Amino acid sequence: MSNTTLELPEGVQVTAEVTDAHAEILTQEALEFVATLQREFNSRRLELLEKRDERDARIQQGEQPDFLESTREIREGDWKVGPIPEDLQKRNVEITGPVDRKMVINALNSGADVFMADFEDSNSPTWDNNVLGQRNLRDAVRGDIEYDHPTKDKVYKLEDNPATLLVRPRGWHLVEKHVTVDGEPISASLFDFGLYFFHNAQALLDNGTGPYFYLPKLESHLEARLWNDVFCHAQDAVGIDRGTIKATVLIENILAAFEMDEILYEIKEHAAGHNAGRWDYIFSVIKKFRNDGDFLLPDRAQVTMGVPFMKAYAELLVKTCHKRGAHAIGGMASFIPSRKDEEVNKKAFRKVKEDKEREVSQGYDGTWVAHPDLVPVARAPFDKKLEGRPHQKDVMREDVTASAADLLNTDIEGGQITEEGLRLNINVGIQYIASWLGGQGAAAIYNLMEDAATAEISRSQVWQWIHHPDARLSDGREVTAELYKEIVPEELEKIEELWGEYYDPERFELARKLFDRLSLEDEFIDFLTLIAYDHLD
Ligand SMILES: CC(=O)SCCNC(=O)CCNC(=O)[C@H](O)C(C)(C)COP(=O)(O)OP(=O)(O)OC[C@H]1O[C@@H](n2cnc3c(N)ncnc32)[C@H](O)[C@@H]1OP(=O)(O)O
Ligand SMILES: O=CC(=O)O
Ligand SMILES: [Mg+2]
Repeated sequence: MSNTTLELPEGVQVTAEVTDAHAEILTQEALEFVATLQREFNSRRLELLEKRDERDARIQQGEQPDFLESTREIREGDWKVGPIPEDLQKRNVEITGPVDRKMVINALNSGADVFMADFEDSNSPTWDNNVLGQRNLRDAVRGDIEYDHPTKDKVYKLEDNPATLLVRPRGWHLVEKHVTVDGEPISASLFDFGLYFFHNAQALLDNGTGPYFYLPKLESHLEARLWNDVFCHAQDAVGIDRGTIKATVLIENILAAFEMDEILYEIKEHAAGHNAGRWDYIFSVIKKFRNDGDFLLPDRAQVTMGVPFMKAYAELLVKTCHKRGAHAIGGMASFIPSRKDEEVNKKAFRKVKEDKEREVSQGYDGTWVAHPDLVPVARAPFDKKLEGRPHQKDVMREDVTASAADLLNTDIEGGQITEEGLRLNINVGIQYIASWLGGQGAAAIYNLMEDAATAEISRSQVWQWIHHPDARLSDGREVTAELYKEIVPEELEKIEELWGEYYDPERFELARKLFDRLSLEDEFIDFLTLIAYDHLD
């Protein structure tokens, strides 16, 4: 370990290796800034996490979520979010991806309106990925980013008119274990947000844009309030106006769906919109109601945006945002094109087109894509409907009357748990965890984009089906731990064949062990990334 190049502020320790490249980001001033955020806000973060646990315990006792009585005035009040900057008006197509240097350049050059640079679902939070990712963003903000491909004889550079940059820090539940403040690991959210903001806020403003963020995995408006206080503190500290930061909140937890108005209200002057984070949303429904037989979901592939609870949530999000003058941004269709297989490509384009057409017709102002080749596919339906307008915030969706019962209606016509679905969850879950342990947080597996959110669905379904006595396969068999243990070696054999020379037995053995814990332990593990992080450098 070499920390020789770092000047550490009082009370701050860095426990990972620090190279000159890391040190460019981990300056004394930057570490001082994030340490101050930690000292100011970490105890509230911990209290909010405790509140999540208390709420979870009540839900396991049978409490059903509902719209809050205490915030009725906010829901019924007539208020709007603050002004939205010019470069966030048109966000019809947003590409997302991890903060890898080549991908950052490709995403900014992709022709999308926005690039969401991701420290969350698609990033494996290794020390290098996090700190060098910050360096990549710092260089990108300054238009001074290049990547010299080691084998392709190609130097990647930024082109004219890059996408507007938004950054997604990690969620409130995570820590960055390599940096401690007064002996405690620093909040990963505050670390990612703080470093990006500290290094780039002024440079972004000088370029005519701003410090823009996506906020993941919020469960309540109180968690949004904490972000708002962090924003106010950060802006005051560097002397820029409050309201300069703009944040889009991912509504990707069933509990947050009951507080969409309240969340916008809490960050009112900083709010740019909400995004329908469908994958974590499905995961949250399985997790929160894991012991309730009414919420036994069928195979993952059958939980589409058309099923009652997903449709209700997607439409309520548009209605809520537009009423408040905020943008409604759609989610990720998981089909990934292939430049090598025309059939795969055609299917991906068709599926993504259908998904984006549905979103446009529901009133969304923009959407996400996972791959540069999908940018024109997603753009076409927006161009067609919007006819030159940047958004459709005039579509008020007053016809939408999503009630608590609608948001919780998980009846899926013809839905079944199948052996194939169980096998696929196990297979994909193990492959994804192995990729993540290898430092890759998003992967195309069987031509679908898999990231932390989709993998959470796979493993939480396996847990739910094993632990719920009513879960039956379509042929009538019970889903048991014994059946799981029979299937795992068979799926691992298939995976070994698929990966061939790239199969790393040690990594896959660890992935399997983690998947076993996630599936078999009686206590439901809150996030797979929490236990897998112990094994990451
Ligand atoms: C639930 C959620 O949170 S969704 C949001 C989080 N998830 C994501 O952001 C996933 C983003 N997507 C990806 O990471 C990738 O598309 C993957 C891993 C799924 C597939 O990537 P690959 O296997 O590299 O795809 P492929 O080989 O077709 O890539 C072709 C080119 O496009 C680039 N590319 C692919 N996806 C992206 C992206 N999202 N951003 C930038 N560039 C990309 C590749 O780097 C490659 O570049 P090159 O030709 O210059 O070498
Ligand atoms: O972050 C997005 C999601 O779908 O989860
Ligand atoms: Mg998510």
